[in-house]
Parts: sequence; C-alpha cells; structure tokens
Amino acid sequence: MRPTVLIVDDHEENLLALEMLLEQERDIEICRALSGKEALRQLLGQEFALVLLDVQMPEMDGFEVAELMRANPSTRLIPIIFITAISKEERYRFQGYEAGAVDYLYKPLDSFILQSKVQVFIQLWRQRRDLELAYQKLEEANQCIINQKNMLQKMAIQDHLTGLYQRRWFDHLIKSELGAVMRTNTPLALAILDIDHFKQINDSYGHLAGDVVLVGLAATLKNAMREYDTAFRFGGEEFAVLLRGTTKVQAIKVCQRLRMMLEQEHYVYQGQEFRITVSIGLCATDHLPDATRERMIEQADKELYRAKAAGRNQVCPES
Ligand SMILES: Nc1nc2c(ncn2[C@@H]2O[C@H](COP(=O)(O)OP(=O)(O)OP(=O)(O)O)[C@@H](O)[C@H]2O)c(=O)[nH]1
Repeated sequence: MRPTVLIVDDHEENLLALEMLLEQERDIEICRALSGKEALRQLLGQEFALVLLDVQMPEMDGFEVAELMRANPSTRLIPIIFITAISKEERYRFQGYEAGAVDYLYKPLDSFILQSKVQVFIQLWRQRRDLELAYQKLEEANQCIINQKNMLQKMAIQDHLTGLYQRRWFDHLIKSELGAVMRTNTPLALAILDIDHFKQINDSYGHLAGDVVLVGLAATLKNAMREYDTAFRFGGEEFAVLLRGTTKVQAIKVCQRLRMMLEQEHYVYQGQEFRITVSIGLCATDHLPDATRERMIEQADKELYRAKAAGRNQVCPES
C-alpha cells in the first residue's frame, strides 16, 4: 500500500505548484482538496500519511481544520505540516502547534526542504504501519495459541464420544465440591449409573449401535439435570452425576425419575429400534459422615452392585 498525502489549499494554482514539487516522490499518492470542509470529508473517508495544510482559507482556515482533526480519533494522529505565507511571527507558529501542527513551511516553498520533510513523515508512516502489521500478526498468533490451549483443555476433560466430562474432571470437581460441603454444610449426592446388559447390545447390533445408546443416554442426562448438577462418563457404559445441595432422600427421587425416563427412551440404529435400562447406586453426604472422594465412590459403587444383584433397572441408595 502506497502512502497518501493530502494537499489542501483554496487556490488551484497553489495546489498545482505543490503537485509539481512533489512530482519526484514516485512512491506516494497525492490527493487534493480546495477547502477545509473538502479536506475533512476526504480525511474521514480514507487513510492519509500526511496533510500539507494551507493556513489562510475562506470559511474554515487551516487551524480550524487541524483542531477538528485532533478532536476525531480516526484523524488525530495524522501529521500536519502548515504551509503559510503569512507573518513568521512566533504567535502564529504557536497557534499552529497548539492546533496540532508538527511543522511549518513558508511560501515560496523550497522544493528541497519540502521533499525532505515529506520523506521524513512518509518514513515514519511506513514504520508505524510495519509495527501495526507486526502487532496484528502477534495478536493472531496469540489468539491461535489461546484457541489451541482451550481445545487441549477441553480434550483433556471432555469425553469425545458423548461430550460429557471425563473421570479426570470428576476427580478434580468432587474435591472442591466436598470442600464446599464442609464450608457451607450443604449436602452433596453422587449417583453412579450403569447400563444393564450393555454387552448384549454391542453383541446383537454392533459396537456402533452401542455408541448410539451412549450418546443418546448422555443427551438425556444433560437435559434432565439441573443447571448446577454435573454429569460425567466414568468409562465404558458407566456414568456419574454429582447433585449439588441434594440430600439422600431427594437424590433417590431424582434418580428414580431419571431411571424411568431412560427406560422410556428409544434408540435407533440402521432402522433397528431398541431400549435399555439402567441400574443406579447412590450416596449422599448427609448419610456419610466425613465423606471423601474415595468413600463416596466406594459407597455408590457398592449400591450399584446391589441394584444389579437385585435384578437391575433399579436405584439402590446406601442403607
Ligand atoms: N459401543 C461401545 N461399547 C462400549 C464402550 N465402552 C465399553 N463398552 C462395552 O460395554 C460393555 C460392558 O459390558 P459388561 O461390563 O459385561 O456389562 P453389561 O453387559 O452392561 O452387564 P451388566 O453391567 O452386568 O448389566 C462391553 O461390551 C464393552 O465393550 C464404548 O465406548 N462403546
């Protein structure tokens, strides 16, 4: 992209003279404006590297144009060189610097001085642009790293088949949940669900049919649970649910409802329709003093075994 210089003067012949002086600068584009208003309109419409601004113009003089440029964030940083034929008295110079000028040139213009000053600002513009591009690339690379990190974190805690959290996340979460139980004296329940005779589904309909069941069951779990409960795939055909603020009595009701819901569910694979049942073992901290992660898992597992032994398709709370 070539840098663009805006030249502003209310006299056509002055603009022509400036253009001729800048003719040698082959690597810049030149835009022209015959009034302050026209200059502002162009400045808001495209990017400029430098403005060569006549001071004395009717309606809006160069100082006013500069002040309006400084007030607008999109034009605030564009350097301005005032070109003036008026008195070289200091007070005019100060007025220009206060309005945002970075330099002054006096008519009649010296071509060598004009060209070298323009070159300095063009070089500054290029350096700033290179810096901006480098910063943009850095930002993109940074975002890429953040995205990859998020993806890795997700992969580490999420089961790829069902989208539920993995056992690894359960181990982490139950520790902090038990901490909250101690601090706030609110109960926490753990339910472990196991699909009954799941092997038969794999054996009869194939492993992919089994996967359809696992995905469907996970979706039902997610839909059935409250926002602050969390479901996990423990491994294979075993799932766990952590029920916050839930007592043993309440957890039994929740699990009975869940068990009945899953019993009604139909799964379809390659036109074949089938159903499943689940056995659930559960425990809750209000009936398990000094509960630890290990004790809760052990207890819920024991109850799950009891549910299986008692004929499956049932909920067994600890007695
Ligand atoms: N399709 C599929 N099957 C799985 C997956 N993980 C584990 N399994 C299967 O789950 C079945 C578990 O079988 P078992 O442990 O004998 O238990 P079960 O048949 O459910 O019987 P009970 O638990 O005693 O009611 C095995 O056939 C495993 O291959 C999986 O990701 N996809």
